[in-house]
Amino acid sequence: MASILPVSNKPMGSDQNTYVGKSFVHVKNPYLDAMDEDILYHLDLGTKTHNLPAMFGDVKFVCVGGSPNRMKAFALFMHQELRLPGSGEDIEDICAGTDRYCMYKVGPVLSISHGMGIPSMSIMLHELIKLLHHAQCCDVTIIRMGTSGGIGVAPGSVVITDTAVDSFFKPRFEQVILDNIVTRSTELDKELAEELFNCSREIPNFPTLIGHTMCTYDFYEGQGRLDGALCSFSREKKVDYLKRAYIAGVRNIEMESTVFAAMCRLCGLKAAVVCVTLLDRLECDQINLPHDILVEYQQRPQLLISNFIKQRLGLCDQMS
Ligand SMILES: O=P(O)(O)O[C@H]1O[C@H](CO)[C@@H](O)[C@H]1O
Ligand SMILES: O=c1cc[nH]c(=O)[nH]1
Repeated sequence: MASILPVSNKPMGSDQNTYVGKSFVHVKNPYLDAMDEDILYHLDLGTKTHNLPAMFGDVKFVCVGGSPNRMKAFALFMHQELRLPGSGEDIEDICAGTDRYCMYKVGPVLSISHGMGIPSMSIMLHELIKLLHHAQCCDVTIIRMGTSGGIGVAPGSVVITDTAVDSFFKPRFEQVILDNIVTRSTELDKELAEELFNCSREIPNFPTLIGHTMCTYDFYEGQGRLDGALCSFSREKKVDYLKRAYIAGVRNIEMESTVFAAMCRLCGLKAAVVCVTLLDRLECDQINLPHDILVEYQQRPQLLISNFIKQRLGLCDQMS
């Protein structure tokens, strides 16, 4: 049954989304209950065509990231790290019927791609959150693992987001609903961020920090780049903007964290954002890392999140 709850900006309190100590995923849409069938169109799944509780009921960790290849690589890595039977090479894309997103399940871990930008993330999250709800999943932790541009931090650093902010350095996500702007909070789970940070300290040579992450609507003009097809501001204006972002606590820039934080918060999901920085935007705009370094940097959030999951599952001691 979908819960009928008033739309509000408040996170789900423990009294609202727990049942005998379990924290369920909430949808906040009174119309869902009346629907005979729910088709999750972009995931190629549905409540009548698939037994969602049987397929996904045991999911405890959901990891999301922009690129389909990265999310497949993460699923294969988790298969190996959790020492599941078989090589994992035959792992199937659950969303193979659509080329919008990919999804892999490895034990209690779901690995899903979300594409680039807020609209793509938002569509995936609407359907994922309904999926977790229909599957009656409980106590789910969701983590975005991404790449980003750093501000005043060395390339290769891993930034764990405490708060996602918009281009005005404000902790908010503005969703246009009909012809209204609805402002939602983008605060993330502080305890989860701390837990991830503590985990990172156990990995040798692993530069990690906690800071604000700025989420923009564009990679070029929206992030103050001088190398897009359009540029209407000076180098000085760019540097001044990025320095003001740094002073406001921003340590990296990407393109999905505000909607991710806002939607997860409203639906009672504990969420974190972990992004590696590919460059220092105070130094340059172009990403010119050699391919092997780029691959290694992208593996850093995966390593941290894998260690975190193993620790949560009580598997660290047996496996190290
Ligand atoms: O590496 P991912 O997860 O795609 O994230 C970042 O990279 C993309 C831009 O290159 C944007 O989606 C941004 O948020
Ligand atoms: O500069 C960057 C790098 C990766 N992703 C972004 O959104 N910006």
